[in-house]
Amino acid sequence: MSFSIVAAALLVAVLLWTWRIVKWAWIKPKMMESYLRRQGLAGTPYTPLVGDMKRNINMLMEARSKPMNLTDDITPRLLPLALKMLNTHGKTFFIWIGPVPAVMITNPEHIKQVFNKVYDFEKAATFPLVRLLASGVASYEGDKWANHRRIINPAFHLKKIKNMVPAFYHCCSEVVCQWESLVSDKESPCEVDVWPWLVNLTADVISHTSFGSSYKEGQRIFQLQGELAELIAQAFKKSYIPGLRFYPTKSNRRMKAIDREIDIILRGIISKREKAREAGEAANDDLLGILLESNSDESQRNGMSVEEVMKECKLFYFAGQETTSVLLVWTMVLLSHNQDWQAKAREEVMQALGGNNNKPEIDSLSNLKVMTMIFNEVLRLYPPVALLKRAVNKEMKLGELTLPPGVQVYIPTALVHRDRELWGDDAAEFKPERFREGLSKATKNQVSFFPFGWGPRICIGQSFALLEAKMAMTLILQRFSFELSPSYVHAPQTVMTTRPQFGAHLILHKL
Ligand code: HEM
Repeated sequence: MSFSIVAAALLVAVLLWTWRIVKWAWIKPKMMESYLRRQGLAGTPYTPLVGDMKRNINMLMEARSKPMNLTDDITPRLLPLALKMLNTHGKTFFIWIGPVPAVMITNPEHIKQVFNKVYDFEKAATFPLVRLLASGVASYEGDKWANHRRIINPAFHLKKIKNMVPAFYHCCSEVVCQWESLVSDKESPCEVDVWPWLVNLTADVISHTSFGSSYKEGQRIFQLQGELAELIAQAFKKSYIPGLRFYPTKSNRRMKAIDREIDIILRGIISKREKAREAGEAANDDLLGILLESNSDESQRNGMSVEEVMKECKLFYFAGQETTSVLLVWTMVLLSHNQDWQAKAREEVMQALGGNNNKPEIDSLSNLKVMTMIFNEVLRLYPPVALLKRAVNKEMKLGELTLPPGVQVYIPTALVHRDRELWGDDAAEFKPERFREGLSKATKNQVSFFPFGWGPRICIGQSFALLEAKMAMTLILQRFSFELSPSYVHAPQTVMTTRPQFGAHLILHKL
């Protein structure tokens, strides 16, 4: 009697699980597919469980195996499947991320709606392991997001960032001085792969500006996060194997160990700060200090816990380091290829600073108009974040379309930034002059340029990144001219950000 009850219960449990899996992997995707197709939307046919993931990865691998010229379109190397679908089916279509349909939108009006309605179009779940690197305010929703954003905002106010300019100068001039020692004299130019230098420069800036005098511990965090990012990128290539991240593989165990070590370091830095604060010492003017100060102004209920502060610190590295180094590296590559713009940028720097060794101050950096135009054009052609994602959790209208819950919305920044209908026939060309009269003129007031996102969730560190990049480029242009080395291989690829696959080998000439 009791045996048959257990057997029956087991059978029910097995049937229930089977039903759930069939519903998740087949019935729901097929229902969403027919819902989207009934509205006239084109998309790839659904392949159970894997969707287009394997196909997309194969296309990426194939694109990466071919060399390219500097003037070629980079989007086949960044978003090959999306580009193919765009060319075949027009501006709106869908592809499959496993069993989830991703509706790709490129119409500026639709993009604006999605960016603006932050409570309706929520952040899409990323590859789960990425949470180890980036959670915090970038991943929260609703009131929790609003609360964290409000507490963190003061750390990125321009008046606070101004106090970080000396740290920017210190880290940037260290790199430039080391380059000077490599290029021994004016007659002997030197080939340098600037990419690893720029990666270290931006990591150094985040370490100094986040943790002030504890920057050495900050540098260790950066090293560990770099290793973690590599392991996650490798795991992503096998992400079509369900549940792989739960197996105790060597790489999974290493990722856990790194995560633990980062937590120990951060907890140590924060507890030191808390003790100093309790002892009545003045608050530090670095990002962590301002964050803790702003957090202490909150009531017990609204403030962040130590764990939450730790997540925000990890996020500063993830969100702010590599993004800025890729902005710098593509700026150096494009200015090597466009010597006329390099000369214009240098002329502006020399005029603003009046001499080779003068130290850039905040006001002179803020007034660099040509450099701002160049950065905008680099961010348009080489957006550090090539694709933004949102989730639809309840039925939503988007223009003529009705999106069912369960779909995701993908905004392919890299494709929109090169759309000829929005930017003209010269969309693929490097022409900083298109930004001469500012962003709204260049975009004709459309949401067609969003390297930092757009709307309420726009990048919190935008001014920080641009000021840091201006400091770095100013010091570089003051001391060097640069060109592409014959060994330079142009190969942008997306590994979290749009980075150079084989580095950036340039020839530096001392001025
Ligand atoms: C060139 C440099 C940078 C680029 C291109 C960039 C790009 C972006 C983009 C596209 C988003 C929006 C993501 C989305 O809507 O899904 C974003 C958000 C964010 N960025 Fe940046 N970023 C840069 C530098 C920084 C820096 C230096 C920091 C901090 C130190 C930072 C911190 C953040 C944070 C915390 C968010 C989340 C904001 C929120 O969800 O409310 N970023 N960034």
